[in-house]
Amino acid sequence: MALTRSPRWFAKGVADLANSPWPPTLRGRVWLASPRLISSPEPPTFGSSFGVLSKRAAAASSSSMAVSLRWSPGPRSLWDEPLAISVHGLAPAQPVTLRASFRDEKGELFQASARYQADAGGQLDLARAPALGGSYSGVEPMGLFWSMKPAKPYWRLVKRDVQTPFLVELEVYDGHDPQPTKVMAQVVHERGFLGPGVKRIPVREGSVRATLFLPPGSGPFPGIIDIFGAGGGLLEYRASLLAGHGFAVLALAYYAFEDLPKDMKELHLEYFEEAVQYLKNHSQVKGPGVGLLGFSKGGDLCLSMASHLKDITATVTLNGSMANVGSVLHYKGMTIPPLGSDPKRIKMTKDGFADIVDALNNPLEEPNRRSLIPVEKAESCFLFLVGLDDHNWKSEFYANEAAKLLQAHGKKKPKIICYPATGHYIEPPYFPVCPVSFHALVGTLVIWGGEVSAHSMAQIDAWKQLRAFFHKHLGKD
Ligand SMILES: CCCCCCCCCCCCCCCC(=O)SCCNC(=O)CCNC(=O)[C@H](O)C(C)(C)COP(=O)(O)OP(=O)(O)OC[C@H]1O[C@@H](n2cnc3c(N)ncnc32)[C@H](O)[C@@H]1OP(=O)(O)O
Repeated sequence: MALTRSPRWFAKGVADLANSPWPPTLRGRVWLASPRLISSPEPPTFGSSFGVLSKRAAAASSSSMAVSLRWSPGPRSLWDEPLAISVHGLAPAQPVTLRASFRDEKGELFQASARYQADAGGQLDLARAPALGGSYSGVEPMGLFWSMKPAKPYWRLVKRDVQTPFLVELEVYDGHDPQPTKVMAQVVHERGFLGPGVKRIPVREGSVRATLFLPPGSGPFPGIIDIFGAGGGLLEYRASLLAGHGFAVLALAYYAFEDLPKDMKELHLEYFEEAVQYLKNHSQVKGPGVGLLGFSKGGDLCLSMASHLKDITATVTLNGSMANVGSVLHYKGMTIPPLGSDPKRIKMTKDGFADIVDALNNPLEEPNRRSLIPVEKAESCFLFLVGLDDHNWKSEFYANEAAKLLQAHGKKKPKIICYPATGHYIEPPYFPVCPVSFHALVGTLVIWGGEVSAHSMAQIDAWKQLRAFFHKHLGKD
């Protein structure tokens, strides 16, 4: 049974942060270095893994031993890369508290902290030492990242400009005091979204509004179209990270962006067909077909593309639907209406958030069947990634029903991977879990589901699975 974290957990989390043990002066702002830097003549280079001492911290840390914080790959890495984090120069068995924090492009703070104890040699390796409490516990080498929470309630991590990194600060405090003050070391690490040599190419071809990401080298590379869900605009971060793994990825906008429709009430598959042809015909994209990656509403758009369009070889959905949802879909004179819903089936949680998981009608019952996506017409192979605690809609049911439809028509059995205690927003690895936020289509705060630790592990596995699936079916670069 999936453990769902009620938003109370989230609300408590926010309260915790409000009473955060971190003195305001140290919250997400102080740049410190190991005492070694105090004596070093040259100022730290920006990209180095050291920062600049604040007066208070200098006083606090000058009395501490030469404690150093190391992580690799340093001083910069990609957001989806695991880090090896260790602390050196502590006293044997010294209790310490580690804290990670950064601010997103809207200036909103994300942070996590955990208590540890150095080993007999005064070392602390997060790959071996268990966290004794805080934002997470146990041996969690990347716990400081995936357990981060926003200081602002109901806020999701969204990387809007993939050309700039997030600057993550990691601090080591002496002791387990709820209000630690003695900073012993600090490093700033660049967590980027554009890998070395990955090219970012805005695409304004015909009516296509997108951004193409090409891996380093001349290719040709297997091509993927990446489509987000309801919300509009153009989110590039999943595409840019995926391009770092050898794929040519087209992040595709489809409404509320430049001269595209302002809303998603009416969508035309011809627009998506144009995007497929653009990518397929690109000189650095390997044919014969392309891959599709769709999240949420982007998932049902990918199924419609695979069902009606040519040259779709491999399709992956992240908590997608197998019925057309949220918009009327047109294609060559055909009109597929959106699946209906009944607001009366929207439940309210104890914390006053909407739970819309039951709001949509059953697509297998009449007259809803007219919204079904005819996946049986697809030539593509499919991977359905499902969060079993998805509260946006019934992702597991949709994946199983789509599988039945495909097999009933003699098509290959799709691969379905279900993740327990995992909610709707399956993002790339190490994205903080968002249990509650504003739903662009429903127009209110909704619960998305997901227990932080399980959901975080699911994000790591889902990322591996979709990359392997695309490499298998689209070929390696
Ligand atoms: C009542 C009748 C019901 C009828 C019965 C219903 C049944 C219903 C059944 C289910 C039907 C589902 C069908 C679609 C299923 C999906 O698709 S679920 C959604 C999946 N979401 C995604 O894929 C992400 C897509 N993109 C986005 O979320 C948006 O583009 C962004 C990135 C949040 C906003 O980007 P933007 O265009 O720059 O917009 P922006 O002006 O910054 O923000 C607009 C609002 O978004 C929110 N927002 C913006 N940034 C953030 C952030 N980082 N964190 C949190 N919120 C943010 C804020 O609320 C903001 O409003 P304000 O506070 O400014 O007033």
